[in-house]
Amino acid sequence: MNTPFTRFAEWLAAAEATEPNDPNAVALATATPQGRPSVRIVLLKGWDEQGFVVYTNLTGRKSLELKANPFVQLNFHWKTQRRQIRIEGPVEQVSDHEADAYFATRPRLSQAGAWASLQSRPLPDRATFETRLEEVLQRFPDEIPRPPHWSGWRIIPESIEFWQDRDGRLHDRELFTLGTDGWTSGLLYP
Ligand SMILES: Cc1cc2nc3c(=O)[nH]c(=O)nc-3n(C[C@H](O)[C@H](O)[C@H](O)COP(=O)(O)O)c2cc1C
Ligand code: PXP
Repeated sequence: MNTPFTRFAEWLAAAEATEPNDPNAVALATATPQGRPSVRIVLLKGWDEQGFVVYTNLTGRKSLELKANPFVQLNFHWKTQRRQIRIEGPVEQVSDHEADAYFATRPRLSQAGAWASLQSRPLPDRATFETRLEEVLQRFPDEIPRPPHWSGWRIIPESIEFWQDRDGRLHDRELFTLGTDGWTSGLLYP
């Protein structure tokens, strides 16, 4: 069957072998219901044919936009590979069980940060954040549970485009689209 997932696995593995940092870094574009876009880098923490999972605060800007307009585009760009992948589709929140399992793997400081950070909101000064962090560390001397405001979003792919640099800007582009009969693909002009 012609699906984009084998290619995605190959390209991510190639990037893991050559990128100096964060080969799983991906730009996540969201938009308000009025169509005003915003984009930021996040880390891909899991993927399969059901979707691509990223974790974040559920009360920050990106999550508020996703709650109002649950559609995104992801964009991986691997400079060492001269490749780009764009993934488009709706999102859903991951289950509490899945989020708990991922949160439990994070270092203690990152776990505490998830409680202490009011992501995307104004911070008067760094000391305020550090005081909040200290309070969290004292409140949870042992295990730190996942905050209710921190979880994952699963991007459910409806289209995936693979872009490979070629001489003279005569690049290769292949767009996979999910239809009622499964995935089909075609080329795009560069
Ligand atoms: C390499 C890199 C990886 C990042 N990964 C994440 C991530 O996985 N989750 C996250 O919430 N923020 C991550 N950030 C921070 C985001 O880019 C962003 O600043 C933050 O999520 C707030 O975005 P928002 O205000 O649009 O919600 C990362 C930043 C960089 C540069
Ligand atoms: N949340 C924030 C604020 C981040 O900056 C990052 C990665 O930079 C992440 C979550 C996801 O990565 P990790 O779970 O490895 O901290």
